[in-house]
Amino acid sequence: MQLVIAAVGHRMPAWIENGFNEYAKRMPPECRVLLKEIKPVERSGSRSAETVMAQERVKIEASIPKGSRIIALDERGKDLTTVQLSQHLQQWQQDGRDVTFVIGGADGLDAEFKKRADMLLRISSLTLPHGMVRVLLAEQLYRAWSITQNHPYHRI
Ligand SMILES: C[S@@+](CC[C@H](N)C(=O)[O-])C[C@H]1O[C@@H](n2cnc3c(N)ncnc32)[C@H](O)[C@@H]1O
Repeated sequence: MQLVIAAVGHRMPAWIENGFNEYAKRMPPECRVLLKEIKPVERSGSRSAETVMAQERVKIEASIPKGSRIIALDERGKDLTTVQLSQHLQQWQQDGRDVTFVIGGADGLDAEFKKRADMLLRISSLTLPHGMVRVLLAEQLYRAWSITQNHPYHRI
């Protein structure tokens, strides 16, 4: 199983890249986190946010491995504790399908795409900048994995 993070947004500041890499590199080979950055669609006065999100959706879908489970990151999504996330991670490892976490761009994710996702996941009730979401998600995936291994990174 591979964990993919498909994130709208590229050319992130160094502190975002360093933060993401810090956690991604800690993941073991059997549970790698692969980042796929998606170039945002250019915003212009004549394009509505819905049009932009629909165009970004096409790019997002092209980046998702075939057969992958899709988890859309959204502030209106489901709250999971880290222990619950670790239980999901264990189930995902058992069923072997890839899991793709999708982070939207400045306008968010296309509504139809969110309906089609296997889960909408909230990291916080606050609206977070998309770059920060990938760092927090990578840390939480590492923490969830460390729980499955009884690794001392996570203290209860
Ligand atoms: C700047 S936010 C977009 C905000 C947009 N107004 C919306 O309603 O989704 C960019 C992306 O970051 C992710 N995101 C932001 N805050 C989040 C949160 N609290 N939980 C989960 N994902 C979040 C989502 O994937 C979102 O599409």
